[in-house]
Amino acid sequence: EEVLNQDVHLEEDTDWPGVNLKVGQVSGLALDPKNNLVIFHRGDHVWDENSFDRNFVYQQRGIGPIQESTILVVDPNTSKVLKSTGQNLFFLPHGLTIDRDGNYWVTDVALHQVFKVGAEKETPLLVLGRAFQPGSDRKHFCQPTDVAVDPITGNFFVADGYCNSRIMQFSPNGMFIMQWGEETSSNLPRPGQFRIPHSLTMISDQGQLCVADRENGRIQCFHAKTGEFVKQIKHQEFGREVFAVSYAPGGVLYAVNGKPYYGDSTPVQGFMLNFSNGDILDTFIPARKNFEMPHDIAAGDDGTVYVGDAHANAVWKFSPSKAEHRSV
Ligand SMILES: O=C(N[C@@H](O)C(=O)O)c1ccccc1
Repeated sequence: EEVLNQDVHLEEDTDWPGVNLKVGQVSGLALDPKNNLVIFHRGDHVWDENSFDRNFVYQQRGIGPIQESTILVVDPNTSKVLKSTGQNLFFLPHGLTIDRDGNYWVTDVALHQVFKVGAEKETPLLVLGRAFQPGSDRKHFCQPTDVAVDPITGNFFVADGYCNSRIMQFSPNGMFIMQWGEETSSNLPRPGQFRIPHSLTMISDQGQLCVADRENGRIQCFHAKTGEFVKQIKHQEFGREVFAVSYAPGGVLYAVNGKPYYGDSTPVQGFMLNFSNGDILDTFIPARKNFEMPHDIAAGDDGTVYVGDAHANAVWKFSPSKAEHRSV
């Protein structure tokens, strides 16, 4: 069991120019095997009240896919854009996950599809779901939000989604294996019930998968293989919504929350959580600009954490501060 560095404090790296990158709504962030930051954003498309009809069918199909690059590979220190791809493929980008082979796994809530895209190739290696067709069987998703890839088995999980309440498990080549989850039936959410499973993260050293159960304002963790509920993490400081989670080996689970209930003063902030007992180790907010809708979080092995915001259209970098400690 790793010894947790209990007095780590995260501060925005205000030398990082990436906070001024010209991007649209930032929906997904991930780190690639070379520790570059990869940003998945919506260019000139936005998700607003007019984007979908009441059957979750995307209404702006006519404007075509986003023409600019939606996937940017960014230098973690200089924030220079090293590579930009993903043109003319997506309508409303959402989740981004990078597996240990460097493949990008993305979801598009307008297409209701999940894509595996090789870092070097343009044409997707795998496409799941039926373009523009929401559904809840094994071949359809409804606004799928995120993917997580089990590094041991290569199986992958899909958080499905805004208009379904399930986690689906597939084999490496996209064959359906099993699913779990149901919609929340009362205002006392039970284990395995979801109200927008919004973000996934593998706790690979424990064989667990954790889910940001967004509108239930909690994190639920499950045995990845069986979907069996293990635990939930919930704090008053989370407020109403938990948008995203990210785990980096070392025992710390990172999360970002959402806007509080009207009139509630709970700040929008990032959290460092002790994964094993759920305690809040630290909270953090940007020094430059403000969190508006922090939408994804990506934690690196070196303690660096990135947060992408789908309303501020910004990406912040946070680093463990070298706050001098009394050495007793
Ligand atoms: O949640 C929403 N959006 C974000 O999650 C996102 O942009 O991914 C949303 C909800 C209602 C209307 C419009 C947008």
